[in-house]
Amino acid sequence: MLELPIVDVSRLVRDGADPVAAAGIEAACRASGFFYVTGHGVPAELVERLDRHARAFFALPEAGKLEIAMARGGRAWRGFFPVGAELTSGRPDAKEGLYFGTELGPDDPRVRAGLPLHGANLFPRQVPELRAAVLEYLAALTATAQAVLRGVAQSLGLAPDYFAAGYTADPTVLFRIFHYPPAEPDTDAWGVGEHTDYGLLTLLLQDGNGGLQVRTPSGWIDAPPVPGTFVCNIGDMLDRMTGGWYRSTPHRVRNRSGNERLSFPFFFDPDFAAEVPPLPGRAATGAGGERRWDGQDLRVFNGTYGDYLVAKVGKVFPGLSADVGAA
Ligand SMILES: O=C(O)CCC(=O)C(=O)O
Ligand SMILES: [Fe+2]
Repeated sequence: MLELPIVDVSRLVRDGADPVAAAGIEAACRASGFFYVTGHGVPAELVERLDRHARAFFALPEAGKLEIAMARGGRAWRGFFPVGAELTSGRPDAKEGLYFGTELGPDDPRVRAGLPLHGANLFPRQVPELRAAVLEYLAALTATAQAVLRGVAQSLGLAPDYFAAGYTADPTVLFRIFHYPPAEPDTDAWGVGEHTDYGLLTLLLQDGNGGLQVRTPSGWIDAPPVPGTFVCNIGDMLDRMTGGWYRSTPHRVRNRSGNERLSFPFFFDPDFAAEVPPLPGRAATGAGGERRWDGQDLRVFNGTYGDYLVAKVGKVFPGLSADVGAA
């Protein structure tokens, strides 16, 4: 049984506003912070092509994949990392993956200034088709995320373009492709350990294998694959901006399917240079000081979204933290 709601965003995509979708988003964000997005208009052909070329990449010999190892991406924080190299909440994850972001050339002022997490993507020479699939997918999902955020804004009593006119006029976009080998029997290792996402919202494409779990007030529940949808969850910045009215909800993955699992999380976040204060009006109602799952108080943080992100990155990739200048 599907325990999380499905929200049809087709009117948010087409007309820019939809009180029905906004009400669905509000209910989901108050209940669990997770919902499925349907009616997004992202072509099935693009999703299928992305999946196919990603599988071809992960099927390469390890040495071939390591040609685009993250260490070669330097401060841009792009490329491949092998199984066990990424830590979540301090423990190595049972997954390998590719990190992508907005494609920026060497002449971009942010790249010239050496801003961490900005730069060119690393694409595999052995699967040249992956490049176009990833770049098309980034463009398509950026439009979907802006549409969902119009619904989020409306759900908080704000103008539908509230985020697009400010925080996401120049969004921070991070995109990952993860490959989870089948879990060893009786393992206690997680594909991805319990965590929350950092930014505004995440749109997750997952294959048919399942394995994503969400922590709700009544315990852990499954977020099984639903064909043609993305799983959407809100991140720490919306939690912070709403004073906890919308909570960024812990989730984790274990691939018990016996198959190779692929997932494609797309992270849609505020402008790197933006400070992220409470939202105006009833949007910042707050949750009344309930403790967060990890004891962190998102309100005490000062600085830009970029500062927050770089500090987080330093924890998940300790070996790369010098590259991005994380404390
Ligand atoms: O692979 C998944 O299904 C979820 C991944 C995830 O939660 C993340 O990358 O933040
Ligand atoms: Fe996540």
